[in-house]
Amino acid sequence: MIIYGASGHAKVIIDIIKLMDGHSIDFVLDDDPKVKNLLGFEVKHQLTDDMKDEKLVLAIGNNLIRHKLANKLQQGYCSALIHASAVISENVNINEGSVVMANAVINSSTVIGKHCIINSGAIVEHDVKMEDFVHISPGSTVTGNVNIGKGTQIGAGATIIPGLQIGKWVTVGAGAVVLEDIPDFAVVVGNPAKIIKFNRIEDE
Ligand SMILES: CC(=O)SCCNC(=O)CCNC(=O)[C@H](O)C(C)(C)COP(=O)(O)OP(=O)(O)OC[C@H]1O[C@@H](n2cnc3c(N)ncnc32)[C@H](O)[C@@H]1OP(=O)(O)O
Repeated sequence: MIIYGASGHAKVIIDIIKLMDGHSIDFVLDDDPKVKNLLGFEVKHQLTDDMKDEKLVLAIGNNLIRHKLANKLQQGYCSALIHASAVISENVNINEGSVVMANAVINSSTVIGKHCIINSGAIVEHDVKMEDFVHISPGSTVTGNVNIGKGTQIGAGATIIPGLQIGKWVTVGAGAVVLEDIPDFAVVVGNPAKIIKFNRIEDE
């Protein structure tokens, strides 16, 4: 497997893979030629033809950059990477390229899109539908029957109450408490969460 991105997020993904049976890391790939090594793994700087059959994980925390890379690269992606301590219902569907960090909980009948991040200690309750490139940050809680659009980030420690519709490319600030539906591109903060501005996403 190739880890794309020599970031802090990549370090956490390496730790997950080390605990998974039947998975091994070939090398890390990064644009920065100055970076040669990450946690003992060689860092290469280009994808070449002989690597085209290797599965890849996009180890980049920024949702928009992860999205742009996934559109650009002609590579196969690995199935979901899940930390050994995560608690996940057997009725959950987690799509390719997504990662689930330590102590996350994902409950029954939830669907997680492609290239999503369910970060450390996050709780995603039952019947949540999450589109691609979403990031649920550490310690946040998405309660039951919430829908979350593509590219949205739920900030660290935020809470979304049940049944809400959270649009695409939304940013929910750290610690926010979301009590009503959020439109596409909105940035919301506080308790109760209020819109402070809108994200500008040109080529989504
Ligand atoms: C493993 C990992 O590390 S995963 C990383 C997880 N990351 C996060 O959880 C980060 C979430 N990001 C935030 O909370 C950010 O503060 C954002 C995205 C909401 C806003 O960031 P910016 O666009 O840079 O806004 P900025 O810092 O200029 O703040 C704008 C206003 O909102 C306020 N504000 C910003 N964030 C918050 C927040 N989380 N809660 C309450 N108020 C906030 C600021 O105080 C400021 O108020 P003012 O205009 O009265 O001075």
